Amino acid sequence: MSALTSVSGFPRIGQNRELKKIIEAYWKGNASLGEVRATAKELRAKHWKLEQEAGIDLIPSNDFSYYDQMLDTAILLNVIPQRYQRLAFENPEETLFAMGRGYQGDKGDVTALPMKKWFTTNYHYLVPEIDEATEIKLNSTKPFDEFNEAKELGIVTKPVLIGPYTFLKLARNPQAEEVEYDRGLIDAVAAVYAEVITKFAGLGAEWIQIDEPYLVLDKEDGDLSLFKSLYSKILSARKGAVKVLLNTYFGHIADAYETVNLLGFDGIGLDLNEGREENLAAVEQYGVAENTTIFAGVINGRNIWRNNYAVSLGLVDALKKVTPNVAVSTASSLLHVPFSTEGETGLADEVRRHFAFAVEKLGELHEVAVLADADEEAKKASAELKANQALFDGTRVASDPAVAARLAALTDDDFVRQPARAERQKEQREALGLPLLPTTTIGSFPQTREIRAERAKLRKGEIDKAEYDEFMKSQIDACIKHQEEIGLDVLVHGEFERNDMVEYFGQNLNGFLFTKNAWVQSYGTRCVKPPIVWGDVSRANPITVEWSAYAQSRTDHVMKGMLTGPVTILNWSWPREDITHEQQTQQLALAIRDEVLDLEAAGIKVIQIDEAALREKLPLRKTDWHKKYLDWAIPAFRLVHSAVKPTTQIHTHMCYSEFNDIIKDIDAMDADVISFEASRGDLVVLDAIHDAKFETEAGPGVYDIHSPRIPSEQEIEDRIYEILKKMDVEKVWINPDCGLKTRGNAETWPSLENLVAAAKAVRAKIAK
Ligand SMILES: Nc1nc2c(c(=O)[nH]1)N[C@@H](CNc1ccc(C(=O)N[C@@H](CCC(=O)N[C@@H](CCC(=O)N[C@@H](CCC(=O)O)C(=O)O)C(=O)O)C(=O)O)cc1)CN2
Ligand code: MET
Ligand SMILES: [Zn+2]
Repeated sequence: MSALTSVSGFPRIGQNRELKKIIEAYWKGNASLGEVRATAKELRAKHWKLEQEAGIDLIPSNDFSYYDQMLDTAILLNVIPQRYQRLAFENPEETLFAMGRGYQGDKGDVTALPMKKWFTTNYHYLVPEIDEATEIKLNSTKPFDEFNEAKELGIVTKPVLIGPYTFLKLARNPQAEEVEYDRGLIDAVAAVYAEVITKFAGLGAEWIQIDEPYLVLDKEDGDLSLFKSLYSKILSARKGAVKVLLNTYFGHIADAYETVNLLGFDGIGLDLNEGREENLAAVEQYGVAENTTIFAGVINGRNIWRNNYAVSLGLVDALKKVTPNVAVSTASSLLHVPFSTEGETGLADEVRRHFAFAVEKLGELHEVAVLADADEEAKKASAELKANQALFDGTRVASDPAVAARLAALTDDDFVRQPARAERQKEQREALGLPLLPTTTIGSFPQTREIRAERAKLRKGEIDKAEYDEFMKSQIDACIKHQEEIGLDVLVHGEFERNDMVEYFGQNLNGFLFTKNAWVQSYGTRCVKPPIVWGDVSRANPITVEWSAYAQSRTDHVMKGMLTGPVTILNWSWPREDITHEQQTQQLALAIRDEVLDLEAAGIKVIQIDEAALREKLPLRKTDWHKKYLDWAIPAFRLVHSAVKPTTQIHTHMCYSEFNDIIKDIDAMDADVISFEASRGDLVVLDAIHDAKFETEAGPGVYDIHSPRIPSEQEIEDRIYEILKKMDVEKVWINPDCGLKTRGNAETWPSLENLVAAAKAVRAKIAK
């Protein structure tokens, strides 16, 4: 006997990123759509079988996606804006990719749907657009096809859908401030889900999982009644034996639990990792309806450390005091962890045994479920439990006393830069001699196939470090020359030597470990390979100084140094679980502080410290914002730069500008300049900058780098005037909205030429 086991979702990119490779080949015209479909089918079969072999009871289907599961949901509901429908593609995949990445070709020219961060992860979803023309109806057979595909393999899966509440809350109406959740819309959406459930009942599904992660956010007026109206309709359509699991993750649903419980779902999935105490308390307070099973999300889907069985079993036991109906589940989809530790031969065995990636987590899930139903005697005899206990009983790493001593010696003054910003800004303007509306870029220039191939050659030992460095220097030379030619003011070296802005820094810091193949999907086919924080962190050696000094030696312009900030390094790594995020971030802050001071000493006058991921990990609930995050994250950033001279200009960059609510905290980072994404509808952030009397100089991105489209000079000029309506011209910088590494040279240089021309045109008009 063992408790019922359920997996919320499985990675789909493939053990060796097969899906990425075939789709990118298809985009380049090097593979057919048939080949894409065949690879996708093989991957699905492989993943289902792995889950079956691991003894998982409820194996997900429809967790597969070519690009993004929100996009799939939009297509399922026929939420396809007119501009894509008009392209009238022959194949549904072509419409899907046009929505995901835009389309420029013989059928037309359309921008992509906007992309946003999926809650607090580094995964991005596409934002569905609902407008007056939207006609909600069941529009795709994808979930049914995949269910049948698995059934043919002898596996009755549990179809997974993003729920209607989360879908509606995350959708946008481009013509209005907000989507209006009127009766018609609610009824239409609920009707599609009801139809889907009925169809699945007919196909022989036993469980359907509906994901509602938006339930873990603070509630606004009307949220719970919206949820109730949707689900009372959907659940009344439940027929025959089919059961509905309402699944939540990334936090707790204490403020919705009573409502959810009263609705009579067959299963309720709770995250007992991120929402542990509150979720448990809610279950204890309100009980569990008689026919409802609680799916205890105990296997962490957000980190790669082994599960602590004793802790998980304790959580299951606590639930069993309230209800006998407890299933064991992953705390979220496993999409956010890499595939398998198999093949990570670069990690010593005694290191590797501390990690569980997706495949290993299946095994853990099964073992926890078996133990959850075992009596005390059987538990005592369990070799698995003993081995697991031993893993957590031992001391994993010795702490570094030097790091501890440095941290202990810090005083309040170390977190405050002198003199005050307004004074510094004046001095910097004189020292740097920049024009009004200075132009710059965010740091990286296109990572061409040639550059990556060179790095691959170094990895494989086909070239040596000296040859590699020469190659990178020639790339830097060419990039500087080009920037000078088109007339940018503050130059960058291009970041060619970096595989990734976080992995690269990890590779040069003590305390980090690296994998060969632990890729995780970030958006579309783009993946990241986060480094692992294994021990105490310190700087092994100067990291960027030689590159930046070299670049500065090649030009009379100001060369901007480029660093990744401590909060972002931690957020895009696999953090330790034995010390707090705050402690790890402080260690990182000291390491990057050393680098800042070395850059300054090497003659670098402008230093950018990217905090691209600072906003991403802002807790989902407002009450947690300061005490659980900002109160240490913002000071950690200040610690990095507080010791530089007044004339050294500190920049920072954030990819997303959804920081209206924390605008004061952003200002409190005390950077001199910030650049951020402000394409499309986020002019609202400019209002916040205006209203908050934001002190930091700012470069709201004047064009979107996520698209290959080349913005015209006029377009950028218009954009600058929009910005000038809200900001003091003395404080405005002109830049794209993020780094250019994912773009090609073909679109990058004309776009930047237009950017410089637009800035010059506006300067000339202002001077008159
Ligand atoms: N960590 C992180 N998170 C982020 C971002 C970011 O830049 N970094 N940006 C935002 C958007 N997200 C992004 C995520 C990934 C990529 C990206 O470009 N990923 C690349 C991989 C980058 C990389 O690590 N490249 C390595 C290795 C690449 C690789 O696969 N090499 C091949 C061989 C390549 C060849 O021979 O041509 C191999 O090893 O098989 C390198 O350059 O060295 C990809 O998926 O294609 C961009 C943005 C938000 N989150
Ligand atoms: C994802 S933020 C990117 C910042 C980095 N400096 C770059 O330009 O690529
Ligand atoms: Zn960015």
